Amino acid sequence: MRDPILALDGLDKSFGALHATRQVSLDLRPGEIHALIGPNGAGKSTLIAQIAGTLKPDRGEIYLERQALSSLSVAERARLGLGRSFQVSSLAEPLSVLRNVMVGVQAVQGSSYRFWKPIRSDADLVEPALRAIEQMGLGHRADTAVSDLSHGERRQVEVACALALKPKALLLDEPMAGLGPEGSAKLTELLEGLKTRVPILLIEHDMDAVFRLADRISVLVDGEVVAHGDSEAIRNNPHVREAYLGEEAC
Ligand SMILES: Nc1ncnc2c1ncn2[C@@H]1O[C@H](COP(=O)(O)OP(=O)(O)OP(=O)(O)O)[C@@H](O)[C@H]1O
Repeated sequence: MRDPILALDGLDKSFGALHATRQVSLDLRPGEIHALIGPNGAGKSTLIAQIAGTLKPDRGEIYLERQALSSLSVAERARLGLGRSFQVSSLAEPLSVLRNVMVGVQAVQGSSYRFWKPIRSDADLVEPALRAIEQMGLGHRADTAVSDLSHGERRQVEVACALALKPKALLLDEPMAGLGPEGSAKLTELLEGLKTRVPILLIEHDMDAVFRLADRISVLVDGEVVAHGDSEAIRNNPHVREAYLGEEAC
């Protein structure tokens, strides 16, 4: 088996008396989508925040290609190749899709991006941005203002912003949230095509998307991984059905 790109080793986090992450160890391997599911309040976002660097674990370590991350800032983790999709609110509405993604590339590359320069003038920014936009199925929308995009297309731009930084691993926190069936189906298809380029740790409540996309699923309940396996194993795990999927899945 190939070495993991991302590995969590015994992560633990409490907020006062609330034990939000309990000895969580899991990994993300090349070419896969590993989904993290669990009921509301299970600790999924808390875990993602520790990986991304906005929250410090009490114990445990996170490794990106064997490099320990816990002492590094969010920006340093991003520069090392930890990608994370941005929130919708971080997109600049009047600017084009291309320019939004270019600004994201510049922020991490650290070169000073000059807004008055004609668009498509800086190859270092344009090429990775355009490639990411095309990978997310928006090549025909590169010059369209974000304000003219559908909700689903904006979500695709957010993923393109993360992709343009050429991440080694991608963290996606509920990318399907708020999308209708059409937007979810489109994004599911795009993520399926993406995983061979970059492995994805996916937090998602849309179980159709999870079961279609995930090579492996870890189930988090009360901060603890209570089950782990492929879609088939998770669907049929009695503990999971009782604790999370409920009657509708039985
Ligand atoms: N900064 C914080 N301070 C105190 N408690 C927190 C903090 N962040 C999260 N919690 C608590 O930790 C627990 C896990 O929350 P978290 O948001 O990680 O769950 P989640 O699985 O992402 O839930 P959801 O699916 O609803 O987003 C919850 O009980 C939550 O109230």
